[in-house]
Amino acid sequence: MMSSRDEAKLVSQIRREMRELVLGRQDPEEFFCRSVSVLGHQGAQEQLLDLIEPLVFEHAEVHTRLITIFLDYFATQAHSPVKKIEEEELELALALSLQEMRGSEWVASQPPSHAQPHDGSYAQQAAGGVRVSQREVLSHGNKASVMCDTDLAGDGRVSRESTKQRADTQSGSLCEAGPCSCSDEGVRVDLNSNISDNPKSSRRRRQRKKNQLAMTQSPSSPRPALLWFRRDLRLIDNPALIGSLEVGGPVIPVFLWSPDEEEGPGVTVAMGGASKYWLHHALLCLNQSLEKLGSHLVTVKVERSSLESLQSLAAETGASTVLATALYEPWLNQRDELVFSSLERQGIKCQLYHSYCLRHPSSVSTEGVGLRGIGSVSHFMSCCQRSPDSGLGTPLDAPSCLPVPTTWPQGCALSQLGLARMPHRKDGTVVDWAANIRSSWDFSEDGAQARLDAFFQDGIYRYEKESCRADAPNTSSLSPYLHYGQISPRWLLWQSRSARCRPPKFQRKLAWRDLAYWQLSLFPDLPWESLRPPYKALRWSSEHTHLKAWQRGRTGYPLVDASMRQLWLTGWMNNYMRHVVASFLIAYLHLPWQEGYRWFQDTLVDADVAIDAMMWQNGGMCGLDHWNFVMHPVSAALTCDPCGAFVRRWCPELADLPDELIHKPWQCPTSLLRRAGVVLGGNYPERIVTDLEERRAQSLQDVAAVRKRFGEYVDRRSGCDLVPLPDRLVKEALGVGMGDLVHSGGRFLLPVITRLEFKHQTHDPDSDARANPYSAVLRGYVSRKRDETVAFLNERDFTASVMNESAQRRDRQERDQRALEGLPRPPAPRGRGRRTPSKDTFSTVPGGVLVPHG
Ligand SMILES: Cc1cc2nc3c(=O)[nH]c(=O)nc-3n(C[C@H](O)[C@H](O)[C@H](O)COP(=O)(O)OP(=O)(O)OC[C@H]3O[C@@H](n4cnc5c(N)ncnc54)[C@H](O)[C@@H]3O)c2cc1C
Repeated sequence: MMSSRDEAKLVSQIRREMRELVLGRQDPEEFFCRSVSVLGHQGAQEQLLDLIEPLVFEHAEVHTRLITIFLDYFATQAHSPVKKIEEEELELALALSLQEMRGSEWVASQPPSHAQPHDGSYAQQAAGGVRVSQREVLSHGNKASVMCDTDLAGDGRVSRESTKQRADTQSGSLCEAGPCSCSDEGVRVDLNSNISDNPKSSRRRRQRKKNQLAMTQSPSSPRPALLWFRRDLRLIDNPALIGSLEVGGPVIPVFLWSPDEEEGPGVTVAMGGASKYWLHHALLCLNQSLEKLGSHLVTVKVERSSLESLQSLAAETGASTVLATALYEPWLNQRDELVFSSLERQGIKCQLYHSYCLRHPSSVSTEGVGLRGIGSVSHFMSCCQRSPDSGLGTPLDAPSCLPVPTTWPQGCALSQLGLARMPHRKDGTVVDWAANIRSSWDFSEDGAQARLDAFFQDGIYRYEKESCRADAPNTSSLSPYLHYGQISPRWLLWQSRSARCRPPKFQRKLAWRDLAYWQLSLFPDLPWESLRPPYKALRWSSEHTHLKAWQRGRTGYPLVDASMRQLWLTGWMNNYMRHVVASFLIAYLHLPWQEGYRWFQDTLVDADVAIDAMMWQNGGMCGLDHWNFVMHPVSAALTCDPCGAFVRRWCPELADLPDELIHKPWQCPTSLLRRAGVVLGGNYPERIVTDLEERRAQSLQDVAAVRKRFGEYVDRRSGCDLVPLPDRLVKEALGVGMGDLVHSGGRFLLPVITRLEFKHQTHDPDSDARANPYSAVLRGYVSRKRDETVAFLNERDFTASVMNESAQRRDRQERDQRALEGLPRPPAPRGRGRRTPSKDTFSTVPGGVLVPHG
């Protein structure tokens, strides 16, 4: 019997040989022969696979070659490990067949998987979590899946033991402490630890060896597929993921980080700090989910281009297919076209799936609907209804496992992508700016589902009427998950359709999301260039201190400050509050909308170029559908934070002010301020601007001035702004090829929705802006359901608006009475009190009228 010392000597001799092999001074056959002669026949059978294991990561090809030689050589030997493994597999297959027969009752008793029609395909069954028959798996010629798809527990789930073993097996050192022990380094594979001779890991190594043998690719076995994750970081309802299973070979999930490509050609700030931080954690969570399927995520920092990275990944792994979910930012679209066409030319099959939006932006056409009201969500929904259905389909379940490759590409540590960077202070300590973001969110796919469940149990019942509330979680807060594809819009739509309460407003929000991507596909400059040409020349303030105060939540207006602080600390803000702070920046501080857009992109965890740009353009008065309202920073509080709870949370220095004054501390008597511990200009800022009315009037006049100066962009008939139309819309509108006209320099301008007060001001430039009967300043939604406090506040502070309301009610009653009696309508009221004229000469937007423009 050989002493352990002698054994160690032999092993180190093999390692020396291995070095020669790696340096290319020996070929695999030679190395194998030497190994057999050094270790002996039996020794080589027992130990060689373990010894060559470190090659698997850095020298994958050599490793594969050695395994093939090993198999060829030993497969013919009686009692060989290969034979043993085959026997074990056979046993397993029999056991499964038995279990399947017994379990057929179980399968039948399960509710039918809503995910897929049963067409017998492996991938779909795996996706549906339905037990996969041994025959089907074997018929795909992929032994790996035998190991993978074993539902040992017989309850539709993969047993914990087998999952753990698989995770351990495929993740190298990463999972020495178990599959879910991922740290930030989680997605990296550590080569060195595989060389460890720790006897405790021998069981794991044996398992690994078994799997490797089972998965070794014979020349006829399918080659791996690269599953390129981008913004579809989920397992549930992920068509690309299911598509990768249908390829039939091993699947290698990869994520490529290429900030330059994300950024595109203009100032998009596509990935700000908070959003990148979210991405970091979303990737971490995705990796953990993949580990539970026995796989893991390979992260790659792109050096030159995604194309090159994919090419080298394909070369390294032998992958013959690349699959991904389509992205719709025009620059990413172009990048993908280039990547996929180049890969296809090299013989790599590429499959692109649609699941990021409900509607593919290019599938939505204005044909049959026209251009009237373009930019509004109702116009968009009409287009969607008319356009040929892109086939939403049913959501797909998550697969229960993923076939893994023999060798994994190296990739890099997630932390090396630099997505969650924290600056250091001079003393070396870390500035953990994301601590609050971390404690506010669960970044995982499960976290998204938990939010959705919570919303369906509670907030959804108040969504239709109270989604504006800042002090209550009445909305879903799913935006960051939707952005990174941790929940699919289709899944969300299906779930909301089957919920007990189904507010149409919520489903419409998903149409808003699609609308944003449609607009961005039509106007790629959306994130930086005003769509309405005259507004590019608007006079904006360059008051940097105002911008800083707005960003930091120190404007002196509690509602604005609370919202901006919530944004900074948690990376999120309710939709209504986004309107409030955007109105404040634009209408009262006169700062350019691009500043707001960029700050949002940097601080929102759901920062989304398409949505953010569309909303800021609309708020900045230059989008296709500019807001017909301006939020007043104090009045808006009546609707969204009537008792001041929201302000108290984010501006704790104001917490002791009474409800009726918390939104306007400057009106507090000094004694009250003192009692509440508030020092204006001390622990809470003075207002940075006080003359809100004048500033609004000035903003209106500035708009009138540019509309006058660039009169060619104002439709004389309707007073609407005119927007140059992109070629695609011109073609759709006229229904013919317009190539000649467009190329000869002719342009087409379309009248778009225009705020009534702008039309009035342009119509009557000398009038007092404050007397404009179409004043867009919103004094809170006073007709909404209000509690006692709001009613009380309204009476005290908004007597005028309440009086106006009563007058309107009286008018309505009188009108109804006259209608009943068959009398003509009463004359429309005149003067300042009239906020919503019954008939206005400006409100018609001539539809589909194209104005040729030389
Ligand atoms: C100035 C401004 C900037 C904005 N920037 C972004 C942004 O960068 N990213 C972003 O996701 N949303 C943005 N929005 C839209 C909206 O405020 C957020 O989507 C919403 O607040 C997210 O909260 P929620 O998930 O609870 O929404 P819910 O009300 O529960 O809506 C469900 C989903 O519908 C979509 N949605 C809701 N409102 C809109 C909308 N107006 N336009 C397009 N999609 C919508 C979102 O994906 C949202 O998650 C912005 C709004 C404004 C006014």
